[in-house]
Amino acid sequence: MNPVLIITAVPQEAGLLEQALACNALPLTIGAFTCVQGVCGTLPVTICAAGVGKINAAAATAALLGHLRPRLVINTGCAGAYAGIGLGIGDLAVADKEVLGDEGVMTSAGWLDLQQMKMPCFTKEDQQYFNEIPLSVVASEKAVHLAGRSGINLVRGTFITVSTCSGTIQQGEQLSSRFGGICENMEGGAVALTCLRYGVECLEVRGVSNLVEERNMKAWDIPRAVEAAQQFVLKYLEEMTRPE
Ligand SMILES: O=C(O)c1cccc(C(=O)CC[C@H]2O[C@@H](n3cnc4c(=O)[nH]cnc43)[C@H](O)[C@@H]2O)c1
Repeated sequence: MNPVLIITAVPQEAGLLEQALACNALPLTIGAFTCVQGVCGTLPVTICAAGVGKINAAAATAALLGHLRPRLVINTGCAGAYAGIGLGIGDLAVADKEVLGDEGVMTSAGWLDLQQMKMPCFTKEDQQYFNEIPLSVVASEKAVHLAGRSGINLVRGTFITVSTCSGTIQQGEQLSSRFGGICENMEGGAVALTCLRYGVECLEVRGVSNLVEERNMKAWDIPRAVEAAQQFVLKYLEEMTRPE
């Protein structure tokens, strides 16, 4: 049976998931990436903490997809929520699409995106993709229903992937209004685009570690965010093994 592949940025975002595989987990090296492989219930699962940022995320996703042929990729970790979305620290967000928030050109007349530059980042069967990368509708809808049944505050919407994180209210407002984003992160667009290239379903669920506001790391709660996200991913995996 093809595994579910879980990709995080840092090991802290994968610790609980790895514990859940603990009694049958084995290390596995694929290319330059170290993973943990095991079974969750009856479901084969491979977990990889690939490193921070979209370069690590894309490299790991490509290497692992080529080798494992997973049935589903789950990208999880933490995220910064934009103000006024209804997301607080410890809440969850699931992506219906990812936006490559930095890919474009800054001109004296303002910022232009890849479409305005006539520069798709990927073309498949005559369909051109610019800054917006779709994720699995079926998987994100399942996540919404599961959260609803479990009394978990989860918001579905557009995620923005950045290389320069927003450390001011002004930058956060600019990005969220430009793209209609609910939260930002540093890897999701890369994982989603690589999955799209390989034709593999992709789900992205993140816990909110911080609100995007004037930079104040004291207000962050990364442990709470990554615990919430991993507990939810475990529930999701359990749900996948249930007969329809
Ligand atoms: O030092 C800072 O100001 C700073 C700003 C944003 C993120 C960090 C991190 O240490 C976490 C990076 C890590 O977590 C994801 N993440 C969490 N919150 C955000 C955010 O507000 N903007 C972008 N990414 C965020 C991200 O996916 C990374 O994996 C430090």
